[in-house]
Amino acid sequence: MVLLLASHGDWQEKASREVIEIFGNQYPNSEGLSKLKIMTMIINESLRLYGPAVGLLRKGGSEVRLGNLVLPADIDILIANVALHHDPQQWGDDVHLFKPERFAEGVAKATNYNTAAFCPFGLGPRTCVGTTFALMEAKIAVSMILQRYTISLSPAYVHAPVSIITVKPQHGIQVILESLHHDA
Ligand code: HEM
Repeated sequence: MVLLLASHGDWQEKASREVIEIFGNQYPNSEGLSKLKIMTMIINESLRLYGPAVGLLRKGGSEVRLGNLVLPADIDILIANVALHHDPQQWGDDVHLFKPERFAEGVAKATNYNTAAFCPFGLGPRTCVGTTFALMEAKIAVSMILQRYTISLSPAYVHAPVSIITVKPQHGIQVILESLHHDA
């Protein structure tokens, strides 16, 4: 998310404006966090493009017929949510672009009411138990950064996302923080 904010100044400005409108220079509070609309759109689009989990693991118990497909009993299944999140049929030809406006009217509208199309935290009874905590933590941390700094990408940054258990930047993300408060 920091990478995408650093490389999309227009969205960073929108997010900063929203954070400062809602919290001013006060610590983020729960009432304000639920009002962060732009931030939520940016988080969803970041999770779509670079969600930490690239796949969901399931074990087939008994034989299942799925359309023309017959899944035998006792198989391991990897559901590549990274592929679903980058499917042009679902998201359009601009699928690889960072466009938080996709989520302007919520996840249901963005996915055309196809729940499986966007599942960065998994699906069903084994979905991530940390979802609310992770989203809250991201909103608080990014709000506190945007209350104090503008973020730009360092020329040293090399784009090399890798999946080692989770998706991460192979060489880190080097950014430049500039204080919004000149006396700070
Ligand atoms: C952006 C952050 C996170 C992402 C993208 C994420 C993603 C996921 C995914 C994809 C699964 C598998 C779900 C499935 O198979 O349907 C999962 C499971 C799980 N996650 Fe997260 N997670 C995040 C943060 C957290 C945090 C902060 C915690 C703990 C505080 C957490 C705890 C768990 C646990 C315990 C499971 C296993 C649930 C089960 O099998 O019943 N996760 N997570």
